[in-house]
Amino acid sequence: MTARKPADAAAGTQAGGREIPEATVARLPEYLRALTSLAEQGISVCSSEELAGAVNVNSAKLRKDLSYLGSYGTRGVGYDVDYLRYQIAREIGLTQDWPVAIVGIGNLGHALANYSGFGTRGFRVAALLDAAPERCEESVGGIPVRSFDDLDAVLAETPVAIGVIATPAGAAQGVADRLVGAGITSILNFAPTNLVVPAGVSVRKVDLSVELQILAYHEQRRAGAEELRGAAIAAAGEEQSA
Ligand SMILES: NC(=O)c1ccc[n+]([C@@H]2O[C@H](COP(=O)([O-])OP(=O)(O)OC[C@H]3O[C@@H](n4cnc5c(N)ncnc54)[C@H](O)[C@@H]3O)[C@@H](O)[C@H]2O)c1
Repeated sequence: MTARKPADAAAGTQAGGREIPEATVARLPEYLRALTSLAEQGISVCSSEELAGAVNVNSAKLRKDLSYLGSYGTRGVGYDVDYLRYQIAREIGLTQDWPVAIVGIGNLGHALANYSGFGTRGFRVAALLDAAPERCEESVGGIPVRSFDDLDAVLAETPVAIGVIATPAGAAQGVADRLVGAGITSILNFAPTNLVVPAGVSVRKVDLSVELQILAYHEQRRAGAEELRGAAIAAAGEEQSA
């Protein structure tokens, strides 16, 4: 995460003047994904229990989260799936188009640039940038890769709201500094390094290895518990036969 906290991270965001806690903000995309799946199945109304079950939270927490959006559902009926999707999308800012620039068009940058799922969620890949001249000879997903040296010129031609960093860790801070210097205030960082940014700039870090480590921790605990159970059963068996 950021070394300096983004100004809006602790405070959460405002919904119609009402503060939404950051933990709720983090769950909104999950609610949206579950609602989209319900809509795709032709379901137009869902109960708080159904929606809560789909995202693995308890229904009291879900109702509290949605109350921040002014959405209370209809007693005995539930939530209108399409309207709730719209409310959440509006809150997250997905009812508008967010142009994204990806910096570092190597393995990961290519995959991100080719990912069609961004477009359907309101994020449009608007620019691709790389420092290596040989990269700047190619196009990915129909978008030409431009030299990172030309960042200011690219941004003058193409407005960008969010910068995505997919460079090696050693280059990421320099890239972030240049993005911030060019006026970008939202950065998604895939490089395994903590970026330092000024107040008012939001950084989110994506690290698959952290997620894998969390799974490994739970896997290890499960294996440990199994081992203890096995030892207890063996000990009980020995006691009986003694
Ligand atoms: N967050 C995750 O879960 C995750 C998963 C995979 C990779 N990564 C990270 O993503 C980053 C990219 O990985 P990759 O496998 O695509 O690497 P890669 O070497 O294939 O690509 C990196 C690209 O960045 C470019 N680059 C280097 N310095 C630059 C600079 N100063 N400005 C602009 N472009 C520059 C290079 O020319 C290259 O094209 C690495 O930091 C890697 O650790 C993160």
